[in-house]
Amino acid sequence: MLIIGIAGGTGGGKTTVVNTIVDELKHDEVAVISQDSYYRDTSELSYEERTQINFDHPQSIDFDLLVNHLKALKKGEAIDQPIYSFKEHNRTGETILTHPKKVMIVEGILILTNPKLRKMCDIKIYVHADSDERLIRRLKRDMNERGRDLDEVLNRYQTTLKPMHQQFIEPTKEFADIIIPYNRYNTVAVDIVQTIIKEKLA
Ligand SMILES: Nc1ncnc2c1ncn2[C@@H]1O[C@H](COP(=O)(O)OP(=O)(O)O)[C@@H](O)[C@H]1O
Ligand SMILES: Nc1ccn([C@@H]2O[C@H](COP(=O)(O)O)[C@@H](O)[C@H]2O)c(=O)n1
Repeated sequence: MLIIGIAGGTGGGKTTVVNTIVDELKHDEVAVISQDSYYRDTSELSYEERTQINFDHPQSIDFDLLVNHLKALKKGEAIDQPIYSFKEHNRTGETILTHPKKVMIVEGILILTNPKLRKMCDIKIYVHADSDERLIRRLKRDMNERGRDLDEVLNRYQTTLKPMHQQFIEPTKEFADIIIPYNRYNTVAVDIVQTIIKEKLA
């Protein structure tokens, strides 16, 4: 099994890069694990309390569960990947059965902050885009797809997103084997990653 970790700031283009890689591989060769699925279960909190959580801090993620799930997949076992709702700020309570595949992609803003997870990744990738570009993309996406308004996104950006990015996410660039500049769609870089994956699979 080849484990590929893909990190980078929110709105940087991680999901877009992952989708492009997945599209090129056979369905039975690849599966994706999203860090978002491993936001801690916070059902004990009210909705109002959940809106106050700092979702850009490494402690918001249940890395123990994520690492255990990856270990199980490596042993050939299927896992129940939790499903997360950005609208509810919580896990839905449902899971998706995820089978081990030749290529497992783990993607998320904080993936490279965790030493155990870093150790498990065969290839570590950081998708970089400038912060103004990321904020514009994030605004559009959160308002169109995640049920947020302008004030919510900008407030979260100033209070947690930007400081956490500077403190925890940006520094993980140094752990990356490959840094993909993604201010524009970078097909050349993604092609190179696809070639590396195909060579490893051959
Ligand atoms: N290079 C790009 N140029 C313009 N828009 C992009 C680019 N990459 C991604 N997007 C758009 O920006 C938004 C966030 O991208 P996404 O891949 O979800 O980022 P991430 O997973 O890193 O948060 C999406 O709506 C996506 O379509
Ligand atoms: N309930 C939540 C949980 C997380 N977020 C934000 O999602 C971002 C990570 O997802 P990407 O797809 O953008 O990588 C992260 O920056 C959190 O602030 C949220 O808004 N609500």
